[in-house]
Amino acid sequence: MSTEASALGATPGDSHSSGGAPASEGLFSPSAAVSTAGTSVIATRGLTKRFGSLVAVDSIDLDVRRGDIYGFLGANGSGKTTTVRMLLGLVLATSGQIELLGQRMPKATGRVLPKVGALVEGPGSYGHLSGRTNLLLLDGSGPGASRRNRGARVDEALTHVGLGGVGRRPVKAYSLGMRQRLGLAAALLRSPELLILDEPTNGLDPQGIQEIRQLLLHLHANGTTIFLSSHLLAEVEQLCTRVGVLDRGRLIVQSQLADLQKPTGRIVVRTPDIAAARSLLDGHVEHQDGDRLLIRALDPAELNARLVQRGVRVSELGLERRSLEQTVLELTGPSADRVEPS
Ligand SMILES: Nc1ncnc2c1ncn2[C@@H]1O[C@H](COP(=O)(O)OP(=O)(O)OP(=O)(O)O)[C@@H](O)[C@H]1O
Repeated sequence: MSTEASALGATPGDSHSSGGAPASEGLFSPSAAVSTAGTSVIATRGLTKRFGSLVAVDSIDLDVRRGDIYGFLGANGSGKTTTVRMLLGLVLATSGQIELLGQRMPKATGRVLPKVGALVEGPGSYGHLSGRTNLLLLDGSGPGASRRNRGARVDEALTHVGLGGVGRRPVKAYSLGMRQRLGLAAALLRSPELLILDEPTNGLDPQGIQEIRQLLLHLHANGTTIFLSSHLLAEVEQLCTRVGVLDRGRLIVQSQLADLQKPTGRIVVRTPDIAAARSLLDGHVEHQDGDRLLIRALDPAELNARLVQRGVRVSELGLERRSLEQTVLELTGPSADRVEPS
């Protein structure tokens, strides 16, 4: 990270807050500030956006590192798109700081954005022109794009997203999924170091979602850092290495996905001999659901031995892990765009 970046005071660890306080509270202090030289790709500090009295994004501290596939999760109306738009300089922050690829934004927009591919809500295009012509025009309109290999890069990007054979068909005749793919192709045009994608699988069918997932994994394997917003927990769980969760404008979790999925310390046992198991494990059974018991305060090997010695049949025994969905649902409130009758 540059000197500018150090001024932002990158936080050393991840945060996981359930009390509604900003996720970074207590972590960011001069003594806690560390240099994350060379690793920070997106860093924000106290990033806030107000629309009148509405605080759409509330003092968030994002930390996205080189090599991440970062899933930016949140219910409808939680502030994901507004954050993405601020990162890209499409809307000005009310307060706070942003760094992209180690450079302060929006000051460095001209230097940074040529290295960033972006797809934000419904990509714009000329409907009467083909996808290829749209991409040729788009590439020609930005700085840093080489004219020499423009046609080849456009064809490659179209092939990458599964539109290689679409030919001269005008964009107005594209399905929603095809438009989404075209938007992704536009984001890929300049082999970006960083891809920022807002709901990239919106409008795609399950097969299309799977194809885009494979494409993103391929790009990641070739060195692209990916930041994607989504309200689809399963999508993020399958794809991402790191997760941030936004709830009504506040970043309530930011963590490696693997840390969120760590074992809880409890053991799940399934057995057809439920009554015998219960009496044998008296005092350790925390919960029963049919033939499934949740056991605490026992070592799994010892538990298994105890059951087997007494002839209790075990059909499953394993460490309990929380799914991302469980974690997120526990920590977040209802969608911010719900309107209840008064
Ligand atoms: N230009 C604007 N003027 C006023 N309010 C806005 C504006 N843009 C967004 N908002 C409000 O800010 C809040 C956050 O919206 P945003 O679109 O960022 O959420 P989101 O998480 O992307 O939601 P979704 O998943 O539905 O797209 C919402 O309450 C929205 O109504």
